Amino acid sequence: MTKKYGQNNPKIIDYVESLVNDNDPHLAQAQQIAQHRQIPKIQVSPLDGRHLEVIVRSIGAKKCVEIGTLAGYSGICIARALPEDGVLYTFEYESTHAETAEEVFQAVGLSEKIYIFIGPALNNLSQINDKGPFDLVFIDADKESYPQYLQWAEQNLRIGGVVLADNVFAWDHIADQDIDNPNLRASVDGLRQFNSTIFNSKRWRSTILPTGEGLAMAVKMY
Ligand SMILES: C[S@@+](CC[C@H](N)C(=O)[O-])C[C@H]1O[C@@H](n2cnc3c(N)ncnc32)[C@H](O)[C@@H]1O
Repeated sequence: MTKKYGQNNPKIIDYVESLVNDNDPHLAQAQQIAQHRQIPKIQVSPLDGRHLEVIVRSIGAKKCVEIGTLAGYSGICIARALPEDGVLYTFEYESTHAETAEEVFQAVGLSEKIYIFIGPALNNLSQINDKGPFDLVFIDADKESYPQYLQWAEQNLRIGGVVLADNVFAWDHIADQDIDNPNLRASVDGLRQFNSTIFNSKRWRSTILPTGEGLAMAVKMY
């Protein structure tokens, strides 16, 4: 699936991609491994990967959490931004995805700072409660659980810590009134609840970076 950008001019998209993709052997290697293992191409776009990396670097994050590993593309973007003693805990439902991510992290030399948990994230997140508080949580898994992932983040982030969440525009359906497909409806409901909480709760100060997918960014205030 081709990821879109908030910017719709194809010439500008090509231009930005050429800037961002230039000279990135690790991300290229990750994609080769994922393709070989027939993993669906639903990773973040190269530009969103760069957003993750720059945000992690800019807040000086040392302990990060990712929900939705897939084959490790976004995990590389986060983990490469961590200091030597930094850690990424990443959660993935599908064992084939997690095994591929393991191979990818080994191949690019990041496996020592990344811990993968396999199974439904809601069952596994409590395993790392005692490793917190965390600096950043990136949410990119099942959309109907975004409100519960946010609750976990609220309890386990440090003050000033950041939640990032991808796809908060619900593939352009976030503002639709009538949604017949029940799966899509559940995803949109989850995303609306998530968006509403980060904008209406005093515990969060939030924005949505208007990428094609919508990348929410919320800072924990207290
Ligand atoms: C969009 S992909 C993640 C892409 C990844 N963040 C990247 O950019 O490289 C979503 C992933 O979430 C996983 N997932 C779905 N439901 C999950 C759950 N309940 N717990 C953990 N992972 C889940 C899927 O198997 C899939 O690999």
